Amino acid sequence: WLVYNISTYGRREKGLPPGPPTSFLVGNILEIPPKRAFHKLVEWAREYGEIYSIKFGHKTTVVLNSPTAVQAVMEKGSRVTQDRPTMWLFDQYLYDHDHLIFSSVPHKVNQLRRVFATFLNQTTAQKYVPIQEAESCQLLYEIMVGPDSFFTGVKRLTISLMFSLSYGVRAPKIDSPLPSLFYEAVDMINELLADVSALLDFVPLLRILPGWMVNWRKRTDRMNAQEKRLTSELMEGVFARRKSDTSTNSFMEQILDNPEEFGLSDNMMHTLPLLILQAGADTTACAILSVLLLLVGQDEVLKNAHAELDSVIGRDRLPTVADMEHLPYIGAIIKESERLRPTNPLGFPHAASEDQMYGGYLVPAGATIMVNTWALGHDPQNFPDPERFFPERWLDPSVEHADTWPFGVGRRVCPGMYLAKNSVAIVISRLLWAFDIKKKVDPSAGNPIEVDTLDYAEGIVLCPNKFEADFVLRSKEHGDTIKHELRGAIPLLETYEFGMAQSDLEYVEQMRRAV
Ligand code: HEM
Repeated sequence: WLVYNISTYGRREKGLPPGPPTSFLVGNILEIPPKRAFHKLVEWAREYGEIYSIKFGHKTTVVLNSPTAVQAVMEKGSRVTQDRPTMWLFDQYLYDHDHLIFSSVPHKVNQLRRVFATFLNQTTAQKYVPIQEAESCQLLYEIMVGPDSFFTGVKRLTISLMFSLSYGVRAPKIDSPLPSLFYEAVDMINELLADVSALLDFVPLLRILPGWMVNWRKRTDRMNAQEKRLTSELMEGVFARRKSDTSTNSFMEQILDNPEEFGLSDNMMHTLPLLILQAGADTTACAILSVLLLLVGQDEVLKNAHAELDSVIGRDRLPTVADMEHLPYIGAIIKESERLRPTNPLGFPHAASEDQMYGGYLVPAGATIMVNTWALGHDPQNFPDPERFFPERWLDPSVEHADTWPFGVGRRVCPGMYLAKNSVAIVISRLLWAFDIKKKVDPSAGNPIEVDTLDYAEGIVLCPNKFEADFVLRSKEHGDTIKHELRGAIPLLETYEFGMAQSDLEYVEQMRRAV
């Protein structure tokens, strides 16, 4: 029995969906490149079809590559596919099952999802539109006076928004102390995810080896200390604000006001807002930056977008969320980017808690399940000429496009999606309204600098590396409107400027004097 078990370790069991040939012990591990793993998973989708399986040692991963398979396994089968696969380092060691994105403990998942549903459902998300719009005015102004700031400006906006909603304090500069702490922690998480987390799941022995033999514990503890410093500094701001009798009704204030209603433990008081920052800031920034990357030098698309904005909005006001239903072309640009460059190309892994059959194949209890969002969006059957950035494809009412689930699917679908969609719509419609997005010209050679629309950083989310683009203000009237709207946004922005660092205060004062 033992010999049989050892000799079949890493081999695909009977009944599983087909997939690439496996090797003894390791299964398919050696074929998955350490970087851009999803490209390999897309290649296999083309070879093995709508469902295939791969082996990581004795563990099974099932990959879903067609809308029908996703609907059947993840939507109809959502009750038994809502768990997450074990990620011991993050789920247990670091967060004690209190971090929603990693947890599979039913009562904790339900409790935390209820909190998200309270703060971020479709209706409550509308309450945050004014601060989203106000923050976008700062972004427009910054790009107008310094076009090269667009990349960091977008990142600043999204972290500022998450700080404001969760803790009631904004971040007017990306390099101030709190955003810097946050981004350092994100880098540390990405590093742990890249080279430690999966290894500890695959070789559990490493979890108990002493610190002088393995360095994962030291690195993880350093990251944990960084996160604790971030959330405790932000919480100090919340406590100070409560003493001062001012309020923005931030999530943390609401939780402190109604402790019984939310029933969060001390650890959840740390992990919940941390998760909002982690899941909400960079994802949204990267989604926005992907749209911009795809737009650079797309003269025809930009011309159509400008024509729509000119006729619906004019020059003397900025587009709003409420305008989006009258801006179908702008909506199509965003959808086309979600299809071509999904922020999570393989979604976030789920795990099966019971056996399920699909198409005659077994999706066994314990298997990891991945929704191959990238493959879905690049399937030539559903999206002819799939590599082409072609917003018009979404505007033909006779074509019903298959879903690609950029916000996930089933019971763990992204609870921040309404907020995120509003942020993307506000920022993209306003940047398009204000600027022409051209290729930058190399000052020495005089040639336009081409952008590589596949130049992305490795990390939890797919985020473009810094790229060159020229944001050219469309007219003086557009500039006057930006200044006017920023002046109008100041009172709202000021309510989130409680207890800010001196350098932040000086920055906002200088900007306000200029407008
Ligand atoms: C464009 C921006 C965003 C994208 C593309 C995105 C995408 C996703 C995806 C694909 C998942 C995994 C869903 C699944 O497992 O099926 C997810 C989960 C999650 N997202 Fe988002 N997200 C975005 C913004 C946000 C924002 C703004 C927040 C909160 C403020 C947020 C909070 C979460 C949370 C808490 C989860 C975990 C849910 C769970 O495990 O039950 N996301 N998101």
